[in-house]
Amino acid sequence: MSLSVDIATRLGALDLAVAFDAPEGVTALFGRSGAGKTSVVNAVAGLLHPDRGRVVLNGRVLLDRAKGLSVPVHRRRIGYVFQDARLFPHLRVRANLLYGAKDDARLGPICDLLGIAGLQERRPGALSGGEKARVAIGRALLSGPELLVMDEPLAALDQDRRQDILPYLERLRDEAGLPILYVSHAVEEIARLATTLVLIEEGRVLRSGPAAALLSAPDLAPVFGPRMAGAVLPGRIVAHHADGLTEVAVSAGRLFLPAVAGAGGQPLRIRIAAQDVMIALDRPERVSALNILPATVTALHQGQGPGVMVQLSAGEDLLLARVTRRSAEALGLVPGRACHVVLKSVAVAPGGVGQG
Ligand SMILES: Nc1ncnc2c1ncn2[C@@H]1O[C@H](COP(=O)(O)OP(=O)(O)OP(=O)(O)O)[C@@H](O)[C@H]1O
Repeated sequence: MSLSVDIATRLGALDLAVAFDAPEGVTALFGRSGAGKTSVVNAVAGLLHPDRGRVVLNGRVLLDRAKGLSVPVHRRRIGYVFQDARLFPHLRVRANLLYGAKDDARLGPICDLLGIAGLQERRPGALSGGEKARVAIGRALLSGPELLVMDEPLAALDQDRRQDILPYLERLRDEAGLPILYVSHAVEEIARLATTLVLIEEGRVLRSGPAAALLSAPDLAPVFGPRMAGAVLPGRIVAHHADGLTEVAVSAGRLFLPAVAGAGGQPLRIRIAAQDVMIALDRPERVSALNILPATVTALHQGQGPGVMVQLSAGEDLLLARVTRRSAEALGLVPGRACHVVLKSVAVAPGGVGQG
């Protein structure tokens, strides 16, 4: 299951030329407003006809401009979820879901996956924004797609509703078994969801690859913003402690985090913001921070201001730390330097811990 995209087109002042591969999982197109993300997914879905290019989904050629081939939108087998849910207001949820459905038998399982089974008799006017978004996703899934395209599906929701819906998107990623192309300019969202990242800047691919590698690349921190930059660490729940902390195994040791829902063994993705990570040469004693992991400096990137982004390997994973150049010089931080990373438990926000 994979998608291969190589397209070029002129859009007003923007010269769009983008090529990337999207394997199974969530491939997030990340970039600022106007970078060309929506135009790329529209070209994949057949809503925009690029001047040049080729789009291949699971070996099926959807577009080949050189050969004059363009499969019409409704034959591409792509489910599209727009920013605004675009439900039919006069139809009940059930009828919205079954509109264009290939297989009614999947209604039950898809409603269960998205937690919308109890909403079927309502009309869209009686749904919250988050419920509308989940119904729109359900409708797209029921059309029997080979690829799901989601263009900022949470953009219309407030912060709390976004947090409510992210677990459903994680389940979709882990259980639906189809590639998802996900447009977003929210770092928190891509850190939770993306398995592959395509960074788009002014119509070009700045970098693409596995999300964990790109999120922990020190030279890419300016793209995410120095305050938003941070690595994502895979872990597994070990135990819940009576004082409200959850113990999580990561490749470099154990972390203690504010209570995380899930049974023992549950896999997690833990976002650790670079600005919350301290570096110590010696293992600190009598310090309030509960999380201290042995690490080695692997790379540094000097920013415009007084800050330095330091990439560290901890066990089999990579972390990012944002420190001042003054501290980096005082500690003699260079690639190969052994050290410890220090992380306060409470620095890890509940929304920064995802499932899967
Ligand atoms: N049909 C068109 N004709 C001319 N210019 C266009 C057309 N479609 C898009 N553009 C321009 O191309 C640029 C990229 O737009 P696009 O919507 O793809 O960006 P985006 O990265 O998705 O941004 P956003 O996050 O704001 O949705 C914008 O400057 C837009 O105005």
